[in-house]
Amino acid sequence: MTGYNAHFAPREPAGPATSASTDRLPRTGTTVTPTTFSDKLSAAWTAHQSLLCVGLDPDISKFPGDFKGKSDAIFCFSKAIIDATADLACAFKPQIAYFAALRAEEQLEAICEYLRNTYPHIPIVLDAKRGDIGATAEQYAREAFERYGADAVTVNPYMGFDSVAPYLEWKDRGVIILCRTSNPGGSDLQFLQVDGKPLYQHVARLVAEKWNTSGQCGLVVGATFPQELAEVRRIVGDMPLLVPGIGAQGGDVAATVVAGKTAGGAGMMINSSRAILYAAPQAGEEFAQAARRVAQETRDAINQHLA
Ligand SMILES: O=C(O)c1cc(=O)[nH]c(=O)n1[C@@H]1O[C@H](COP(=O)(O)O)[C@@H](O)[C@H]1O
Repeated sequence: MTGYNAHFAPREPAGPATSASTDRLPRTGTTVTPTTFSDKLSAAWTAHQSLLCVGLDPDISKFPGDFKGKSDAIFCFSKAIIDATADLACAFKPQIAYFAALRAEEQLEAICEYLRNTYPHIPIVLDAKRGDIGATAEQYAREAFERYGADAVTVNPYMGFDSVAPYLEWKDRGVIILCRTSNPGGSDLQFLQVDGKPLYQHVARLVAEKWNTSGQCGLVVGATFPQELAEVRRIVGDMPLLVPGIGAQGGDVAATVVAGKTAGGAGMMINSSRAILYAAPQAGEEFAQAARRVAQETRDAINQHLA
């Protein structure tokens, strides 16, 4: 399978952070160019001292007035958010529906290309939540990894291993599988008891013990369910978790960090989208400054509980 280097410019090692006093995450003594998603994520955790994933869910109805009527408004808005928050983020997570609904996939391509060129050390997690039979999944994998050049993609496990296998063929990319989602309705199926345990725990065990043969898997676990987050962490060891649900969905940052961190004090991409993208500007601020302020507050709040 084609790897990173055939498609994209060589990765640059993540630069060291400057302030020793804010260190909360482990530091490594050497800089090595990451060749896999998990290496790249670890390097970004360390370089930016951050577990914050900035979600790119660009809703044009919420954009400031100066973007109205611009044909590339989604790209320009997202780029401004990226530039304002890049040094605070361990990952960016564009949600594909916000682009596809407006026939704006070309702007998503442009955003991914901009990220790869400008911030090559920050992983792109394409949030697509795909799930289909193998032949179709092969095309979805190409869409995520070739067309958009994503480092990782979110995938639904409901159709079983053969529906996930085509993504796993891309050994250097991350495959982030839905486990215990943040929404209330997630409990309808994920909490069903199967052989005496809730279904989400079976998903966690299956991914950790059978599907993760190349060390490229992660799981989605909502910040709105810290008890389940702790349970998943216990099952999967150090596997990276994508944890949405702080910010607009009201998940508790302290409870999330305590429940989900690894023994080494990392292991999560804690996502916030709307609370950062549409942060209410304070006096004298413009939208990107407001987004940066909230991203910084969120990153720092996460770090407070890592120590
Ligand atoms: O896979 C996801 O990213 C995801 C899983 C989940 O369980 N819950 C969840 O909210 N998400 C996504 O995470 C983002 C959350 O956005 P905010 O609620 O605005 O922070 C959205 O893009 C959701 O689609």
